[in-house]
Amino acid sequence: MTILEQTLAAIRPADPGALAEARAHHDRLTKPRGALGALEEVAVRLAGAAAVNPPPMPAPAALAIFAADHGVHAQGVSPWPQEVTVQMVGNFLAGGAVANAFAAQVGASVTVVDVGIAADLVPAPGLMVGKVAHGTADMTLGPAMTAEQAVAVLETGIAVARDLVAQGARCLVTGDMGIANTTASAALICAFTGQDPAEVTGRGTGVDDETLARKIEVVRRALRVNGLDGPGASALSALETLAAVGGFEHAAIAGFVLGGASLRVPVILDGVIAGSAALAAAGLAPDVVDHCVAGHRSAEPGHAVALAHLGLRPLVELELRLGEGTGGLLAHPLVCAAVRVMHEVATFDSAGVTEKEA
Ligand SMILES: Cc1cc2ncn([C@H]3O[C@H](COP(=O)(O)O)[C@@H](O)[C@H]3O)c2cc1C
Ligand SMILES: O=C(O)c1cccnc1
Repeated sequence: MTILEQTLAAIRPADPGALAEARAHHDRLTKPRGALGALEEVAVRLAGAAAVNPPPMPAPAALAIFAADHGVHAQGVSPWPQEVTVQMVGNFLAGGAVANAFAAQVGASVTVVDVGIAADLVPAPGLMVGKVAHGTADMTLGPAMTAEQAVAVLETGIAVARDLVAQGARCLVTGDMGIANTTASAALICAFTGQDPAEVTGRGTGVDDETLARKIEVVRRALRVNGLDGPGASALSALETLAAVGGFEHAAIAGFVLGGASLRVPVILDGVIAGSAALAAAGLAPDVVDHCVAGHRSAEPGHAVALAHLGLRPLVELELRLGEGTGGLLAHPLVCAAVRVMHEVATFDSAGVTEKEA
């Protein structure tokens, strides 16, 4: 079996016994039932994913930022030059990006992985290289990558998840960097959910009306050229869809999520890039979703579409539209708090608190 096949085979759905135990446990804690709102569901979800109640504390967290470039950048879909991808990788390695500040705030490690930046990087501490090409091909002209490239990068994502867990991480957070990657994200979301590009495509880094209109047409064209816009679309496998309109960072994030899930380590998803990559991961192994927490909901309209399709409820809604893992990192303390409750809060019995009358 390949590493990808092994990983897919190892992913289990949420354990029904642990889910039931966690729900019953929550109802015995010294608070009115349901008083912790959506946080109760997070704790129950992590118990199901870990197959034990209470679930292990999801700390420390490790952020992996997967970086790559996009052939579709040539279609004028981002106001930023492609060099910003490699320049921001330098910034991550120097500790100067927002993701570094948020990682420091929550005690997360930061790993940067080049899975297909256009430029070549000099080796540096904290940088892993899993480059399969100097950027994807332009998806408006044909598939963005080959199936072989998609598998190689999925396996890089799996390997990074395995390494970080072997080093002690108990929660994985997805991160991305790749100028033009909100265009590939929109195309993936349309392909996996059947939604129209006009409903899904957003302003990314903040494009003007004219560029947004062009971006929508570019997504439409990419779907048409790759046979993903008609009734035949669903005949394409998740791997083919990912290869046709995804980016290398999407493939890597999909692998990272699958890798975490296969080890029963929870994965906090960041924004629209992570959401679209998670659709691909779920296409490969539907049970992977049971191991994911949606960190936040980004301002990019396609993100809500992706989360609804995955059945995930975002924890934080701050109109962030940055990526890098920033929204996922902000959610980490909430996920920890949800689990800590299961470890530390007394029950009505143990604390001698009278329960409400029936
Ligand atoms: C300085 C800078 C830092 C970033 N950090 C994340 N992104 C985010 O913006 C890009 C996607 O937006 P679009 O599709 O509009 O190009 C990605 O690189 C994403 O990670 C950044 C973008 C910029 C410019
Ligand atoms: O949702 C995101 O992660 C996002 C949105 C806009 C630009 N970059 C990333």
